[in-house]
Amino acid sequence: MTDQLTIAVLGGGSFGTAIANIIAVNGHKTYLWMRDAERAARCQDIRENPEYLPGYKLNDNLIATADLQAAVESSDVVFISVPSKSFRDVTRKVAPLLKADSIVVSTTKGIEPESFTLMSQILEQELDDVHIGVLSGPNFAKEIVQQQQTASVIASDDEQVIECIQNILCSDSFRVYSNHDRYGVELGGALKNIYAIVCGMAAAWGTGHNTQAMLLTRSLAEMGRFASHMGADAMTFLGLAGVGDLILTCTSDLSRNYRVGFAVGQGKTLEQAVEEIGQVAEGVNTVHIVKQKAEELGVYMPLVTGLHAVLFEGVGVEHIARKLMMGEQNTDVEFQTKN
Ligand SMILES: NC(=O)c1ccc[n+]([C@@H]2O[C@H](COP(=O)([O-])OP(=O)(O)OC[C@H]3O[C@@H](n4cnc5c(N)ncnc54)[C@H](O)[C@@H]3O)[C@@H](O)[C@H]2O)c1
Ligand SMILES: O=P(O)(O)OC[C@H](O)CO
Repeated sequence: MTDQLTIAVLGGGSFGTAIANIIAVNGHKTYLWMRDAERAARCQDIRENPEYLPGYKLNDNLIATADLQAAVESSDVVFISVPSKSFRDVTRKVAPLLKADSIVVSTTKGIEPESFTLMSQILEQELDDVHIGVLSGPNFAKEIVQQQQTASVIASDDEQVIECIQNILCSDSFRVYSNHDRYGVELGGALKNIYAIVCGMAAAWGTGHNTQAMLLTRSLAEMGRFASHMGADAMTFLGLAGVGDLILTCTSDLSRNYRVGFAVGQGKTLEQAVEEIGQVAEGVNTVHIVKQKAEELGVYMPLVTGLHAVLFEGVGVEHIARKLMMGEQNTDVEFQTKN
């Protein structure tokens, strides 16, 4: 085992709690920071996060706190695990508290709308003297705390980050692979949320296996095409943070994005669907942001366009399904490299 380090995980939702607990189980002093002091005190007291992961005991090395300074100032590694909407705000709060040379890792799977900024790019913009990484992969928080065998990816161009994060997270139930394509890994995590909504919607519609296989495969083609245009490595999309996470979230109702799609497919409004979930479903905003970017770049993304039309333009699913099957002229080539 590696030397004992002090780690802070910022964001006391499902994933922050699951990641903090893995590190605590591995023997490191781990702060789990949440903004609500009452909730933090309760988690610390009952050794459980009842709101997000009820029934799972928190390891004794985990300290739930609402004191951001105490959590961050002595930490060697800081994970940020809040929804993308709050990411820049939390990063700014943390900036003056970080130890020089510390490692900061994003686990957030979203995109900031202004100028299409990924979370690790926000870290680059807002922080000095830190080493940056991204953790992403097919990782349901609930299955992590159940110690189901799980794999994830640490992406960084900094070997020190890769080695440290593998050391503090790896166990016999959690394996961490490395990848130097930070942009691709991060983009994969954000894009798959869109297709999870599509697949949830299709499932509510009662689609068969043929349709599901078609949707999954065309989702992968579409996200890979977009990512290549954005400069990501196409190979990344064949890995855990690409097709791995796509399969996970497009086939399971443990995914909040899938559940949003399922609820809308059953006839609920988007607002009702999001409210019912009560946790973040990043794909709802990401579809907006990606549609805009794809139009700007001239990348053909029929599933993104179709989902946007259903969610935000009042177009019926039947109409979109028919349109997708008929295709547009010259779009039935399986591998389109140009657009
Ligand atoms: N849940 C998973 O299985 C999972 C797995 C991998 C990655 N992720 C990603 O991790 C991110 C967080 O997901 P989650 O599942 O933990 O979400 P969640 O909705 O369960 O929890 C988010 C937490 O962030 C807190 N928060 C929101 N705004 C904040 C702010 N301004 N300051 C402090 N805290 C704030 C909320 O109070 C909540 O505790 C998302 O981008 C998600 O896509 C989730
Ligand atoms: O519940 P979702 O849809 O946000 O998915 C959670 C994770 O991203 C799965 O890897």
